[in-house]
Amino acid sequence: MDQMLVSSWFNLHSSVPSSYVQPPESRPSHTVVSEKSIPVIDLGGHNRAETLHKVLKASEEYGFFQVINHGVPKDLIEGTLNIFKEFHAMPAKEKMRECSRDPKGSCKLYTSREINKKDAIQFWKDTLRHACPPSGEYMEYWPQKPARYRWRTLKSLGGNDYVYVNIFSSRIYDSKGLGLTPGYFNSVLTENPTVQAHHYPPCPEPSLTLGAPKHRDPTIITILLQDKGINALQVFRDGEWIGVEPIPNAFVVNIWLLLQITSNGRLVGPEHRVVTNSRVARTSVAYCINPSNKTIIESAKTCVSSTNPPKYKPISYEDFRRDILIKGTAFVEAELMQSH
Ligand SMILES: O=C(O)CCC(=O)C(=O)O
Ligand SMILES: [Fe+2]
Repeated sequence: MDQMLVSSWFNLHSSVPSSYVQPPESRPSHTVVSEKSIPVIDLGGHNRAETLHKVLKASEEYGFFQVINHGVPKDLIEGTLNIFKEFHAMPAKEKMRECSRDPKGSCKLYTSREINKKDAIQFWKDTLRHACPPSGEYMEYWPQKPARYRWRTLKSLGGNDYVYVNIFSSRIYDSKGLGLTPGYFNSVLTENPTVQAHHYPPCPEPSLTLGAPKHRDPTIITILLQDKGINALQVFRDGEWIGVEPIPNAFVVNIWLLLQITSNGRLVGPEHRVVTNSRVARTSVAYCINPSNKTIIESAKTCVSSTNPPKYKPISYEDFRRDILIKGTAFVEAELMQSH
């Protein structure tokens, strides 16, 4: 880790270091947050066709929505958030030791962004990121502390309780709405999920800084758990910022480029960002559903036709991820959309 975690020094300052100050147009103080909200979908209803329709409509119109009554037990959700809070509360040295078992870096602890360009403006955030495929591969590289970290994380991500992929990817997007073949998402497309546990310490000057930049997620779907009672996540839609109000035990679902390509541009995820606050630390846990490295990302056959030809160039997930880290998402999106 070439930079100090924000959590190691945030309480030593009464103002933010200049490298964390955003240019005026990107500052939270520059924006009014709209009164609007993103859709909230109740997955507990009995009319499955109606629920699927709502999900698809929200995906088309917003690309961002919350789900409630999703069937994931409250204890599991609270336990998951708590274990990541405990992790980020450990001393920096211990956290780094717990994340350095894999020389290939399948488990990482970083601050600001995964790759920080020299002289780039910094973000008020530390992140623990590791692979968590259903196969259990890479688990030996996960942190072993706090106690029961692996057990707890596995319980919410693995085995029969592999709730996130089961509930969202297949049940929501499978077959019907997008006309995909049954089981489309239970394949290589969802084999390579990662978890990102973000920690945003309190910030002395929230109006000048951001916890996460305006971005889109380079995933198929991101499923996010956020801390109760802290408004921080904002979605950019029609030129205004909309706050994603934390609903206890809800999941925030957000689609992006990979699903945009799969659906041949029908579903488009919006940009979003995270603002900080001066009162309390915030934790959020993002489950990023990704394909295996060799998977070729292209529009699904059922989403293209002679009048609606593929809009994107095919690319392997491995190349896609590398390009995203080096060139940035907007550039890669533009490149894939070039006429071909
Ligand atoms: O912390 C949050 O609420 C959002 C994090 C995020 O946007 C991401 O992990 O891509
Ligand atoms: Fe995101």
